[in-house]
Amino acid sequence: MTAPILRCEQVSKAYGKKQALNGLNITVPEGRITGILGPNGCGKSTLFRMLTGLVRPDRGTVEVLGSKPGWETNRHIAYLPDRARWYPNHTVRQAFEWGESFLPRFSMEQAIRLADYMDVELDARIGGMSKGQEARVMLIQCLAREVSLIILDEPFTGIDVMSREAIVAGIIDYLEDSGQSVLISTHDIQEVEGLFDYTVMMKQGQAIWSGDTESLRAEYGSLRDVFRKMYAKEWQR
Ligand SMILES: Nc1ncnc2c1ncn2[C@@H]1O[C@H](COP(=O)(O)OP(=O)(O)OP(=O)(O)O)[C@@H](O)[C@H]1O
Repeated sequence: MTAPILRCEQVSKAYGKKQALNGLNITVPEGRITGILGPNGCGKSTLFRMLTGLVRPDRGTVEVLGSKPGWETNRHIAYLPDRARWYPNHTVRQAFEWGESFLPRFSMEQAIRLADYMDVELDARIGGMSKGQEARVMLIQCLAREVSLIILDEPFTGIDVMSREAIVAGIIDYLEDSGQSVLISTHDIQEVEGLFDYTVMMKQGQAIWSGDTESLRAEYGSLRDVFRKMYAKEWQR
């Protein structure tokens, strides 16, 4: 395995009585597109907040890019939180200009290229966009950064199935030779099956499987089947 981009050892975090992470152990190698998969409430966002220094573990060790998460590691990370919003009066172009002025290693050239690929109008006003269009702008803002690690928390929410497929193909194309590592959380693997080359399956604050997606498929079948088997109870809700 190459140097890990992320390492968690016996990590626990509770919010009051709610145990969000419960002895989480994971190691994720660098240079991969990794899916952090699991049902609502299994601790995906808490893990991502921990990697960006927004919450601290109660117990255990967390390392991102080989160090304890903090302001220094954050300079090398692009993060799309699960509830981010834009300033509604900005156009897409203005949002990118803001990104260029404010976010380390933001490439306007890449942002414009991605917008073209994802059918996003540069002069469209964000306040008037559908949820799915706005989700694309958020995604581009992260992908246009030439950083070591991109963390995307549920980036496809609100984007319809056909657009998702095109976007996923675009992400794979775009990231293929970049050497960047990407962590993407989702509870809905159906339309993004082909995206991940490394997979972590989470349940109730723990990792129940992690490894190459190919090995997972060889062991269990398609990711959809794996999901059904591993989360039989949650699937029926
Ligand atoms: N700030 C908070 N205060 C109290 N409880 C919280 C807080 N943040 C998360 N939780 C709880 O911790 C558990 C894990 O939440 P988390 O958001 O990490 O899960 P998730 O897997 O990202 O879920 P989802 O897919 O719904 O976003 C949930 O039960 C949630 O209700």
